[in-house]
Amino acid sequence: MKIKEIQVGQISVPLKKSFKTALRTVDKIEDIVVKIITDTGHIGYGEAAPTAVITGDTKGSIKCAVENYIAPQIIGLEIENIEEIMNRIDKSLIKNTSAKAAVDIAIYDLFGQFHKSPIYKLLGGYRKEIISDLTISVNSPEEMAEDSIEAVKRGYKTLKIKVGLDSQMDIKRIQAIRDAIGYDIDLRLDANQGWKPKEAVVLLRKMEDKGFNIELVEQPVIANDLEGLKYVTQNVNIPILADESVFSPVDALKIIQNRAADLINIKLMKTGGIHNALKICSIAEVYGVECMLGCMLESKLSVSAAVHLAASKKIITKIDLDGPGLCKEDPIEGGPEFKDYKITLNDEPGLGFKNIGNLSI
Ligand SMILES: C[C@H](N)C(=O)N[C@@H](CCC(=O)O)C(=O)O
Ligand SMILES: [Mg+2]
Repeated sequence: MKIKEIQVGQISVPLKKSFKTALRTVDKIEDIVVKIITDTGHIGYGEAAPTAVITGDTKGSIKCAVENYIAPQIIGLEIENIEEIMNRIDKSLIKNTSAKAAVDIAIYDLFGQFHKSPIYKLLGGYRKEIISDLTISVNSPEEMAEDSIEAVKRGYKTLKIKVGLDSQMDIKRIQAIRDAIGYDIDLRLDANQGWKPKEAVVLLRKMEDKGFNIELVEQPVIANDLEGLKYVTQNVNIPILADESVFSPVDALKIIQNRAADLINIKLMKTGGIHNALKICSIAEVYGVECMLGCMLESKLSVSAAVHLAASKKIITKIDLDGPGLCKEDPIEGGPEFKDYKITLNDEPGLGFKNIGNLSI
């Protein structure tokens, strides 16, 4: 099974409501889709999210990276030699992790089809069902409380609350949410780099004193400030999870060895796909550091690849794969079944897609 052709297209999926973080506001998913066709007529699909404020990747840069840098390096290679393909993807250009992720995902889809096996079983096959949280966008405390009630009605047991725009309001936001939904639901916070280190410590200690019972806090400070991240980690009891500070396996190793965070958020769009995410899992296993498997604003296409990885590894204990749960519609036929919080894998080979609707190439 040889790589014959690589096509680049686009998918557009409307969201249920605007997605708002400390970094950006988005109304719909507009991602790049990679379609790889083999000489045997098999097709593999991948997706890249242009999250410029986090990865630096835009639709234009992703398309250019895939067409002009990655594709020429891998056309003609055998799918079964996945090691050579992934080496060439990594060496084709630096950074551009979302473009690399889209190609990596499509290659894994084909690798599974080649071996007639779902990907999660090839990677370890640890579980068949995973439970995701749902993200609540940063808005007024009243609106966030209403959105949280709605999410609980949909069955979510864990909510990921976006904060980081204004620390005084953040206390009010969490108070309003706890008043609205009580204490049976787990709350994790994501500040998306919005606080200063000292501000984060003061705020999180207040939240501890108020008994808000926060499961973890994601990326409290700016991505490059590892000293600041470590300061927060060492001065609060709530576990701190590194997100934007960790792209590569080298980043993960540095954070873990410096004890700059308690947990690592792995996202395919930051690692450049499954092959590098696996290296982070191995590093984390060595040090006993649990990981979250997260996503950017992505459709079910690339989130399905993350689902396969999350299902395969024991060290992944926290799931933030809510891209499809935030969407108004799902144009992807086949693949894992997303029923709000519950995601169930099946035994279809590769990623198991039947059709990608709404795809323009
Ligand atoms: C969608 C997911 N729950 C999430 O919050 N992901 C990112 C932000 C994604 C984006 O801006 O597209 C995160 O910071 O964890
Ligand atoms: Mg985050």
